[in-house]
Amino acid sequence: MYKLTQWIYRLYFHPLSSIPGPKLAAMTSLFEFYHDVIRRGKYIWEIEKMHAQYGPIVRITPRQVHVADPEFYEKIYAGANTRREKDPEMTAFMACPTAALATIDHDLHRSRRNQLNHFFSKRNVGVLMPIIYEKVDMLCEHLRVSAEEGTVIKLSDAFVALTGDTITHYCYGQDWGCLRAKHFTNNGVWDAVAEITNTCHLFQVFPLVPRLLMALPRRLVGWVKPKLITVFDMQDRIARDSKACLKGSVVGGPPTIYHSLSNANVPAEERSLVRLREESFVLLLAGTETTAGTLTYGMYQVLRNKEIFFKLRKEVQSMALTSDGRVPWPQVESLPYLTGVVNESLRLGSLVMRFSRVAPQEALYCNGYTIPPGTPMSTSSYFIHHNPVLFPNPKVFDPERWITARQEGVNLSKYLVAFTRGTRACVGMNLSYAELYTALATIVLRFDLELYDTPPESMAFRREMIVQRPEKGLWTLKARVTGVKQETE
Ligand code: HEM
Repeated sequence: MYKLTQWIYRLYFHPLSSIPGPKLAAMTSLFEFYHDVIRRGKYIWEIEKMHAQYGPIVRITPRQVHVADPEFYEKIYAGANTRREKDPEMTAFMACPTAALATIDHDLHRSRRNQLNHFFSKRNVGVLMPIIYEKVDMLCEHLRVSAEEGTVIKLSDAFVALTGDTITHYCYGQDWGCLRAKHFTNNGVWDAVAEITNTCHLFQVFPLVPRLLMALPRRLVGWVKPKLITVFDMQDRIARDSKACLKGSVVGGPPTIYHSLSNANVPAEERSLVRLREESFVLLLAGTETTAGTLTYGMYQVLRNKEIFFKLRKEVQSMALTSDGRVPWPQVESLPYLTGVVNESLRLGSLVMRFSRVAPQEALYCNGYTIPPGTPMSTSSYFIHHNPVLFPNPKVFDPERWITARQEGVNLSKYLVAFTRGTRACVGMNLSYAELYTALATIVLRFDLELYDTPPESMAFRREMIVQRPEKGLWTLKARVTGVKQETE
């Protein structure tokens, strides 16, 4: 009886009842549960069908709306002077409530975000650029050895090792050794990140599960979910370093994220072990599979289309290298074709989760409908990046479209929303761009590669697990290194 009353209320009397969408989605969140949890990451395709049937705004659960209107995007993901909060139901699964990413309240987020901004500013990326160069060189060494030994290299793993080692070195003062391992097998970072993205939909529905798992004895967790042990080990390690930093001991050589989070300007109540541990852990997760996935996708496209590969190499060759043979940063970011490749990689190969925002006091108006204050609203980047009006032939990886747009005075970058927009947009954007530009440019400059045993299905987008996933497993990119270029060539 209670359920029936609830369904009737949700369908006919709820503040969202006028917003179009399937009745089942309005009545119960089991609809989303079925497609995202049972069918594993398939709700995005149902949402796509809803937009085709009902228009740019749809009610996707009893309490959430999804909008596929590029012009409305910046109203949801609004800038500095507009209050935007997170939806507690979408952030609880991370079990890191004190991290900026999971902070609900607008003002508290602002204060936490301020503690991160400097560390990830373009200027600081410049200061820490030697770390990125060093990691890219280590990756290149794997490619050189692979050429010498005639072996196949799994680039998808190599890129996780690259971004994992970069973010750990950048944030914690020392890397975690993924690139030093022969097959990147020391990749606990990767296991942990993949485990978290794999369980994101389940934990979104049952946010208590990750907390309970954390409270259980390790042996029991190892029995239920062995890969979570890696996550916990990683958290322990971060906790140890956080503790040391709070006590004033030096962690590693260069300034670390712990220093940023515990310096005297940070409000005293925020200088806690819990906060340091949670923020640092989120940074590790947010900084690994994200950029690695985009690199994997971009490199896949560059290798499957030789014309793109050679155009890119020619352009990179046209620039003067640094005295130690590296691509100069930030100058490399001004190469137009490389920028096209990076932008297309972000457009088609990055996060597709519905990152929701809540306007706590403001009603929004979209396509004749009112979105009441307090409603979780979202737009998955997929719906902007595949909009055929903005990006004709949206599925085609076409770096030239960015050059043409620029020549025609069209600001296409406005619609590149891989990092979202506004106050909650990605704080690691500058670091990510530096990694993407440097790695792609260096690899095409130094090596001839060809795809190996990488059918399109292994790099397809079939499931949304925060990132894009193929039907089975993870994106897998393999290649053979067929030539190593000499510096003088
Ligand atoms: C291609 C690479 C990346 C993509 C596509 C990406 C995308 C995103 C997106 C969409 C958000 C908004 C999430 C939300 O609204 O809930 C975000 C937030 C965030 N990202 Fe990234 N990211 C990338 C790389 C990185 C890197 C390298 C770092 C490392 C520092 C990072 C750290 C963060 C953090 C800490 C937040 C939370 C910011 C806040 O809430 O204020 N990301 N990212």
